[in-house]
Amino acid sequence: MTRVVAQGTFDILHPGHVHYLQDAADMGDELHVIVARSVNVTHKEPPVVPDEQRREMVGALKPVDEAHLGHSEDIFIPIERIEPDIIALGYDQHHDDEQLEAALSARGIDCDICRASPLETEAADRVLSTGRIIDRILDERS
Ligand SMILES: Cc1cc2nc3c(=O)[nH]c(=O)nc-3n(C[C@H](O)[C@H](O)[C@H](O)COP(=O)(O)O)c2cc1C
Ligand SMILES: Nc1ncnc2c1ncn2[C@@H]1O[C@H](COP(=O)(O)OP(=O)(O)OP(=O)(O)O)[C@@H](O)[C@H]1O
Repeated sequence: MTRVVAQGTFDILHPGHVHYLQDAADMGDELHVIVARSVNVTHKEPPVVPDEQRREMVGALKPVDEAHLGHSEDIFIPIERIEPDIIALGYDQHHDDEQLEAALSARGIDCDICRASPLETEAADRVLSTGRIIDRILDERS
């Protein structure tokens, strides 16, 4: 039984999220997703959709076995509870793989770190980024 963890903000869902979660699920047998708390999303605009509602929507997706809300202060607490074999980072996530590996091993957590692949499109009618969906809403509805 290989347990995989994926994580992210998942504010307004789109097919890029589904692709990432399917990719992560294909790395093992059981996929757990940690949904970032709004207070911890400091590297970009904070999410529009509330924490629990984002968790509920991610948990309803087919590749996901369980969705957890992240911890607000210590991001390693949910990892210690879930005990994954693999952490699947998104293709564009800002985390440094080596730093993360060092922080995990300092906490006594032994797991592999893998990168998922991007879902890209040439089609103009596909919007594969929450930020771009919000930009389009602002452009077209204001
Ligand atoms: C291994 C790991 C565990 C994480 N656990 C949490 C957590 O418990 N709580 C939280 O708010 N954020 C947690 N995060 C951080 C958020 O998921 C982070 O903000 C995320 O990388 C945002 O990515 P995005 O910009 O791709 O949505 C974790 C990140 C990693 C890599
Ligand atoms: N087009 C995509 N292809 C593959 N993975 C994606 C894609 N878009 C998002 N993801 C992955 O989904 C996870 C959560 O991403 P996040 O919630 O930041 O969405 P986003 O659409 O990239 O948001 P934003 O546009 O605000 O940066 C991350 O691991 C990210 O790499």
